[in-house]
Amino acid sequence: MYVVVEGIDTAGKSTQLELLQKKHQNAIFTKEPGGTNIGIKLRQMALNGEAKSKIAEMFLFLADRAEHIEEVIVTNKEKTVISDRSMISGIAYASLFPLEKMIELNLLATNNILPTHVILLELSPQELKYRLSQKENDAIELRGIDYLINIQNRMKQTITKLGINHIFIDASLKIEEIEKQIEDFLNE
Ligand SMILES: Nc1ncnc2c1ncn2[C@@H]1O[C@H](COP(=O)(O)OP(=O)(O)OP(=O)(O)O)[C@@H](O)[C@H]1O
Ligand SMILES: Cc1cn([C@H]2C[C@H](O)[C@@H](COP(=O)(O)O)O2)c(=O)[nH]c1=O
Repeated sequence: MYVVVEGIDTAGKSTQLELLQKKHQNAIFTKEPGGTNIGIKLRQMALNGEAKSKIAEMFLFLADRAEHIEEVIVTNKEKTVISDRSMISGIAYASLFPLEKMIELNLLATNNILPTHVILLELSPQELKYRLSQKENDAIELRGIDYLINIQNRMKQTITKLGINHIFIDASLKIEEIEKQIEDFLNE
């Protein structure tokens, strides 16, 4: 089982992953970007805003993903792997590029491996605005509400287009209610 928890910045992924970690102690927990040794370096390069070229930035995320699939997902294919983000983020955040092109490039990076379960935590613009106001914003978060809501829409489009088994959960529900919906989905 290859489970991914998805959502735009502040959707509540880390909160739910912490709860999942307590309940699924035999699972492998991982993340993108930065789930491998090379990935840690690529994450830093991708997120520090140093790249002038958006194409270069997008390829850093793709390199991270290719290594992550090979080192973590393929190696543990008999186990339950639960990942903070995946190719869904990769396709959605690269919003300067057409969706179809990003799907093609990401399938190349993952060797056509798709998650078996996608959990998308979905934020309303109002809740996103509130959550961003409660923290110091990084370079991506500073792109603003409209940018991030567009990314969320691309995430939903991507999941539907790829026909992946998924659940969309209202991220403003109580933490315990989201936790229950996730558990029910994984036990289906
Ligand atoms: N269901 C919820 N209701 C209200 N607040 C929540 C809920 N889940 C998480 N939060 C709060 O929202 C903020 C962001 O949560 P969290 O760090 O889990 O999100 P994230 O998706 O991992 O964010 P990022 O991608 O930016 O790291 C935190 O302050 C957290 O306490
Ligand atoms: C996988 C991936 C991520 N991003 C963005 C999304 C976030 O703003 C950061 C990652 O930070 P987090 O602490 O892990 O949430 O990077 C992206 O732009 N492209 C991607 O492929």
